[in-house]
Amino acid sequence: MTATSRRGAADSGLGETTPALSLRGVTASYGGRTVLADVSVDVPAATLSAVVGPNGAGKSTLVKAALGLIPAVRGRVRLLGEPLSGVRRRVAYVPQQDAVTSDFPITAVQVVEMGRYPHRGWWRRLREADDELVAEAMDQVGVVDLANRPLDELSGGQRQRVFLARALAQRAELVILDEPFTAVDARTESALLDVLTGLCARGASVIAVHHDLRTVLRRFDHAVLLAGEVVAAGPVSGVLTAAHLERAYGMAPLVLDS
Ligand SMILES: Nc1ncnc2c1ncn2[C@@H]1O[C@H](COP(=O)(O)OP(=O)(O)OP(=O)(O)O)[C@@H](O)[C@H]1O
Repeated sequence: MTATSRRGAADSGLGETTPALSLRGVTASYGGRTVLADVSVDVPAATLSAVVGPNGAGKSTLVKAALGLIPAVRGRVRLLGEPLSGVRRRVAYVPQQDAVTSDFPITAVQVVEMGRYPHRGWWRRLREADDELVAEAMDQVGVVDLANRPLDELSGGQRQRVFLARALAQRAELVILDEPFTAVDARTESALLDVLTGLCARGASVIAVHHDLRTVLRRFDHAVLLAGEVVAAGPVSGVLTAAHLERAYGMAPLVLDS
Protein backbone atom coordinates (compact mmCIF):
# COMPACT_ATOMS: atom_id res chain seq x y z
CA MET A 1 0.00 0.00 0.00
CA THR A 2 1.38 3.42 -0.87
CA ALA A 3 1.28 6.36 1.49
CA THR A 4 -1.54 8.16 -0.22
CA SER A 5 -3.87 5.18 -0.51
CA ARG A 6 -4.14 5.11 3.24
CA ARG A 7 -5.99 8.41 3.02
CA GLY A 8 -9.30 8.79 1.29
CA ALA A 9 -10.68 11.88 -0.35
CA ALA A 10 -11.63 13.05 3.11
CA ASP A 11 -9.40 16.14 3.16
CA SER A 12 -9.75 17.05 -0.48
CA GLY A 13 -12.83 19.17 -0.03
CA LEU A 14 -14.50 17.01 -2.69
CA GLY A 15 -17.33 14.60 -1.99
CA GLU A 16 -16.14 11.05 -1.43
CA THR A 17 -17.27 10.10 -4.90
CA THR A 18 -16.32 13.21 -6.89
CA PRO A 19 -13.43 12.16 -9.12
CA ALA A 20 -10.41 14.42 -9.60
CA LEU A 21 -10.83 13.87 -13.33
CA SER A 22 -13.78 12.44 -15.19
CA LEU A 23 -13.92 11.86 -18.95
CA ARG A 24 -17.02 10.65 -20.74
CA GLY A 25 -16.95 9.73 -24.41
CA VAL A 26 -13.87 11.86 -25.05
CA THR A 27 -12.52 11.75 -28.58
CA ALA A 28 -9.43 13.76 -29.54
CA SER A 29 -8.05 14.30 -33.03
CA TYR A 30 -5.20 16.07 -34.78
CA GLY A 31 -5.92 17.21 -38.32
CA GLY A 32 -8.79 14.76 -38.67
CA ARG A 33 -6.78 11.81 -37.30
CA THR A 34 -8.39 10.39 -34.18
CA VAL A 35 -5.85 9.63 -31.47
CA LEU A 36 -8.19 8.94 -28.56
CA ALA A 37 -11.53 7.38 -29.30
CA ASP A 38 -14.52 7.50 -26.98
CA VAL A 39 -12.55 7.47 -23.73
CA SER A 40 -14.53 7.26 -20.52
CA VAL A 41 -12.61 7.06 -17.28
CA ASP A 42 -12.62 8.43 -13.74
CA VAL A 43 -9.50 9.20 -11.72
CA PRO A 44 -10.24 9.33 -7.99
CA ALA A 45 -9.45 12.34 -5.82
CA ALA A 46 -6.63 12.45 -3.27
CA THR A 47 -4.62 9.78 -5.04
CA LEU A 48 -1.31 9.68 -6.87
CA SER A 49 -2.41 8.46 -10.29
CA ALA A 50 -0.39 7.51 -13.34
CA VAL A 51 -1.31 7.58 -17.00
CA VAL A 52 0.72 4.83 -18.67
CA GLY A 53 0.94 3.16 -22.05
CA PRO A 54 3.28 2.70 -25.00
CA ASN A 55 4.72 5.53 -27.12
CA GLY A 56 1.97 7.18 -29.11
CA ALA A 57 -0.75 5.69 -26.90
CA GLY A 58 -2.31 9.09 -26.41
CA LYS A 59 -1.14 9.81 -22.85
CA SER A 60 -0.13 13.43 -23.45
CA THR A 61 -3.19 13.88 -25.63
CA LEU A 62 -5.41 12.71 -22.79
CA VAL A 63 -4.05 15.24 -20.31
CA LYS A 64 -4.04 18.04 -22.88
CA ALA A 65 -7.63 17.20 -23.84
CA ALA A 66 -8.59 17.35 -20.17
CA LEU A 67 -6.92 20.77 -19.86
CA GLY A 68 -8.51 22.24 -22.98
CA LEU A 69 -5.16 22.44 -24.79
CA ILE A 70 -6.33 20.58 -27.90
CA PRO A 71 -8.98 22.15 -30.09
CA ALA A 72 -10.54 19.03 -31.59
CA VAL A 73 -12.03 17.33 -28.53
CA ARG A 74 -15.52 15.93 -28.24
CA GLY A 75 -17.12 14.51 -25.12
CA ARG A 76 -17.47 15.60 -21.52
CA VAL A 77 -14.56 16.56 -19.27
CA ARG A 78 -14.89 17.35 -15.57
CA LEU A 79 -12.04 18.39 -13.30
CA LEU A 80 -12.78 18.37 -9.58
CA GLY A 81 -16.40 17.84 -10.59
CA GLU A 82 -16.62 20.96 -12.77
CA PRO A 83 -15.92 22.10 -16.32
CA LEU A 84 -12.40 23.50 -16.79
CA SER A 85 -13.63 27.08 -17.03
CA GLY A 86 -14.73 26.98 -13.39
CA VAL A 87 -11.60 25.44 -11.90
CA ARG A 88 -8.59 26.93 -13.68
CA ARG A 89 -6.97 28.34 -10.58
CA ARG A 90 -7.50 25.05 -8.70
CA VAL A 91 -5.70 23.01 -11.35
CA ALA A 92 -1.95 23.14 -12.10
CA TYR A 93 -0.21 21.73 -15.16
CA VAL A 94 3.43 20.78 -15.47
CA PRO A 95 4.10 20.33 -19.20
CA GLN A 96 6.59 17.96 -20.76
CA GLN A 97 9.92 19.78 -20.68
CA ASP A 98 10.59 19.48 -24.39
CA ALA A 99 7.35 21.39 -24.90
CA VAL A 100 8.64 24.33 -22.85
CA THR A 101 10.36 27.09 -24.74
CA SER A 102 11.58 30.32 -23.26
CA ASP A 103 11.86 32.90 -25.98
CA PHE A 104 12.08 35.69 -23.44
CA PRO A 105 14.46 36.01 -20.50
CA ILE A 106 12.92 34.69 -17.32
CA THR A 107 14.52 33.48 -14.11
CA ALA A 108 13.65 30.37 -12.13
CA VAL A 109 11.98 32.36 -9.36
CA GLN A 110 9.89 34.26 -11.91
CA VAL A 111 8.62 30.95 -13.29
CA VAL A 112 7.63 29.82 -9.80
CA GLU A 113 5.93 33.17 -9.13
CA MET A 114 3.68 32.45 -12.11
CA GLY A 115 2.04 29.85 -9.88
CA ARG A 116 0.56 32.74 -7.89
CA TYR A 117 -0.84 34.66 -10.90
CA PRO A 118 -4.10 32.69 -11.05
CA HIS A 119 -4.75 33.96 -7.52
CA ARG A 120 -3.50 37.53 -7.92
CA GLY A 121 -3.62 38.36 -11.63
CA TRP A 122 -0.33 38.88 -13.49
CA TRP A 123 -0.71 42.64 -13.45
CA ARG A 124 -0.75 42.90 -9.65
CA ARG A 125 2.21 42.79 -7.32
CA LEU A 126 2.54 39.60 -5.36
CA ARG A 127 2.04 39.97 -1.63
CA GLU A 128 4.32 38.82 1.14
CA ALA A 129 2.21 35.69 1.59
CA ASP A 130 2.73 34.86 -2.10
CA ASP A 131 6.47 35.31 -1.74
CA GLU A 132 6.45 32.92 1.19
CA LEU A 133 4.58 30.27 -0.81
CA VAL A 134 7.04 30.70 -3.69
CA ALA A 135 10.03 30.32 -1.35
CA GLU A 136 8.47 27.29 0.33
CA ALA A 137 7.76 25.60 -3.03
CA MET A 138 11.33 26.21 -4.24
CA ASP A 139 12.68 24.80 -1.00
CA GLN A 140 10.49 21.68 -1.29
CA VAL A 141 12.01 20.71 -4.63
CA GLY A 142 15.53 21.95 -3.88
CA VAL A 143 15.84 24.85 -6.31
CA VAL A 144 16.36 27.77 -3.91
CA ASP A 145 19.95 28.23 -5.08
CA LEU A 146 18.77 28.48 -8.70
CA ALA A 147 16.32 31.33 -8.01
CA ASN A 148 18.04 34.02 -10.06
CA ARG A 149 19.39 31.81 -12.81
CA PRO A 150 17.86 32.30 -16.28
CA LEU A 151 15.54 29.41 -17.15
CA ASP A 152 17.26 28.72 -20.45
CA GLU A 153 20.57 28.16 -18.63
CA LEU A 154 19.17 25.38 -16.44
CA SER A 155 19.56 21.67 -17.09
CA GLY A 156 16.53 19.61 -18.03
CA GLY A 157 16.23 18.16 -14.53
CA GLN A 158 16.58 21.61 -12.91
CA ARG A 159 13.84 22.95 -15.17
CA GLN A 160 11.53 20.07 -14.29
CA ARG A 161 11.96 20.90 -10.62
CA VAL A 162 11.33 24.60 -11.24
CA PHE A 163 8.06 23.83 -13.05
CA LEU A 164 7.04 21.47 -10.27
CA ALA A 165 7.72 24.32 -7.82
CA ARG A 166 5.41 26.54 -9.89
CA ALA A 167 2.61 23.96 -9.46
CA LEU A 168 3.30 23.70 -5.71
CA ALA A 169 3.26 27.49 -5.31
CA GLN A 170 -0.16 27.56 -6.95
CA ARG A 171 -1.52 25.43 -4.08
CA ALA A 172 -3.60 23.61 -6.67
CA GLU A 173 -6.08 20.92 -5.67
CA LEU A 174 -5.33 18.94 -8.82
CA VAL A 175 -1.81 18.78 -10.26
CA ILE A 176 -1.41 17.24 -13.72
CA LEU A 177 2.14 16.47 -14.85
CA ASP A 178 3.36 15.21 -18.22
CA GLU A 179 6.47 13.03 -17.84
CA PRO A 180 7.83 15.02 -14.88
CA PHE A 181 10.84 12.79 -14.23
CA THR A 182 12.37 12.32 -17.67
CA ALA A 183 15.49 14.37 -16.95
CA VAL A 184 15.96 13.76 -13.24
CA ASP A 185 18.18 11.18 -11.57
CA ALA A 186 16.71 8.32 -9.52
CA ARG A 187 17.34 10.01 -6.19
CA THR A 188 15.69 13.24 -7.29
CA GLU A 189 12.78 11.32 -8.77
CA SER A 190 12.24 9.60 -5.45
CA ALA A 191 12.41 12.93 -3.58
CA LEU A 192 9.92 14.54 -5.97
CA LEU A 193 7.60 11.54 -5.62
CA ASP A 194 7.76 12.08 -1.85
CA VAL A 195 6.61 15.67 -2.43
CA LEU A 196 3.72 14.52 -4.67
CA THR A 197 2.73 11.78 -2.21
CA GLY A 198 2.69 14.42 0.52
CA LEU A 199 0.31 16.55 -1.56
CA CYS A 200 -2.09 13.62 -1.91
CA ALA A 201 -1.89 12.88 1.81
CA ARG A 202 -3.09 16.44 2.38
CA GLY A 203 -6.07 15.85 0.06
CA ALA A 204 -4.78 17.10 -3.30
CA SER A 205 -4.98 14.93 -6.40
CA VAL A 206 -1.99 14.22 -8.63
CA ILE A 207 -2.13 12.75 -12.13
CA ALA A 208 1.18 12.10 -13.89
CA VAL A 209 1.95 10.71 -17.31
CA HIS A 210 4.78 8.34 -16.57
CA HIS A 211 6.50 5.65 -18.59
CA ASP A 212 8.40 3.75 -15.90
CA LEU A 213 6.04 0.95 -14.90
CA ARG A 214 8.27 -0.20 -12.06
CA THR A 215 8.02 3.21 -10.37
CA VAL A 216 4.28 3.25 -10.99
CA LEU A 217 3.92 -0.14 -9.28
CA ARG A 218 6.00 0.94 -6.32
CA ARG A 219 4.86 4.48 -5.76
CA PHE A 220 1.47 5.19 -7.36
CA ASP A 221 -2.02 4.37 -6.11
CA HIS A 222 -4.03 4.38 -9.29
CA ALA A 223 -3.29 3.94 -12.99
CA VAL A 224 -4.94 4.47 -16.34
CA LEU A 225 -3.44 2.19 -19.00
CA LEU A 226 -3.94 3.63 -22.46
CA ALA A 227 -3.45 2.37 -25.98
CA GLY A 228 -5.63 4.74 -27.99
CA GLU A 229 -8.41 3.57 -25.71
CA VAL A 230 -8.54 2.74 -22.01
CA VAL A 231 -7.17 -0.79 -21.61
CA ALA A 232 -7.63 -0.73 -17.83
CA ALA A 233 -8.05 1.77 -15.00
CA GLY A 234 -8.11 1.40 -11.24
CA PRO A 235 -5.74 0.51 -8.39
CA VAL A 236 -2.26 -0.05 -9.82
CA SER A 237 -1.99 -3.75 -8.95
CA GLY A 238 -5.17 -4.54 -10.86
CA VAL A 239 -4.16 -2.46 -13.89
CA LEU A 240 -0.55 -3.52 -14.47
CA THR A 241 -1.32 -7.18 -14.96
CA ALA A 242 0.44 -9.32 -17.58
CA ALA A 243 -2.78 -9.62 -19.59
CA HIS A 244 -3.40 -5.85 -19.65
CA LEU A 245 0.22 -5.05 -20.48
CA GLU A 246 0.22 -7.58 -23.25
CA ARG A 247 -2.87 -5.97 -24.71
CA ALA A 248 -1.41 -2.46 -24.48
CA TYR A 249 2.25 -3.09 -25.36
CA GLY A 250 1.96 -6.28 -27.41
CA MET A 251 4.13 -7.94 -24.77
CA ALA A 252 4.42 -7.91 -20.99
CA PRO A 253 7.35 -5.57 -20.21
CA LEU A 254 10.13 -7.64 -18.65
CA VAL A 255 10.78 -5.01 -16.01
CA LEU A 256 7.78 -6.19 -14.04
CA ASP A 257 9.28 -9.67 -13.65
CA SER A 258 12.09 -8.47 -11.41
N1 LIG B 1 0.31 18.21 -32.28
C1 LIG B 1 0.11 17.04 -32.90
N2 LIG B 1 -0.23 17.00 -34.21
C2 LIG B 1 -0.44 15.82 -34.84
N3 LIG B 1 -0.33 14.62 -34.26
C3 LIG B 1 0.01 14.59 -32.95
C4 LIG B 1 0.26 15.79 -32.21
N4 LIG B 1 0.57 15.45 -30.95
C5 LIG B 1 0.53 14.10 -30.90
N5 LIG B 1 0.20 13.59 -32.10
C6 LIG B 1 0.06 12.16 -32.44
O1 LIG B 1 -0.93 11.61 -31.58
C7 LIG B 1 -0.54 10.31 -31.15
C8 LIG B 1 -0.54 10.28 -29.62
O2 LIG B 1 0.48 11.17 -29.18
P1 LIG B 1 0.71 11.46 -27.64
O3 LIG B 1 1.80 12.46 -27.55
O4 LIG B 1 -0.57 11.74 -26.97
O5 LIG B 1 1.21 10.02 -27.17
P2 LIG B 1 1.96 9.59 -25.83
O6 LIG B 1 1.27 8.35 -25.35
O7 LIG B 1 2.05 10.71 -24.88
O8 LIG B 1 3.38 9.19 -26.43
P3 LIG B 1 4.89 9.23 -25.83
O9 LIG B 1 4.99 8.13 -24.80
O10 LIG B 1 5.72 8.90 -27.03
O11 LIG B 1 5.15 10.60 -25.28
C9 LIG B 1 0.81 10.00 -31.79
O12 LIG B 1 0.59 9.22 -32.91
C10 LIG B 1 1.33 11.38 -32.17
O13 LIG B 1 2.13 11.30 -33.30
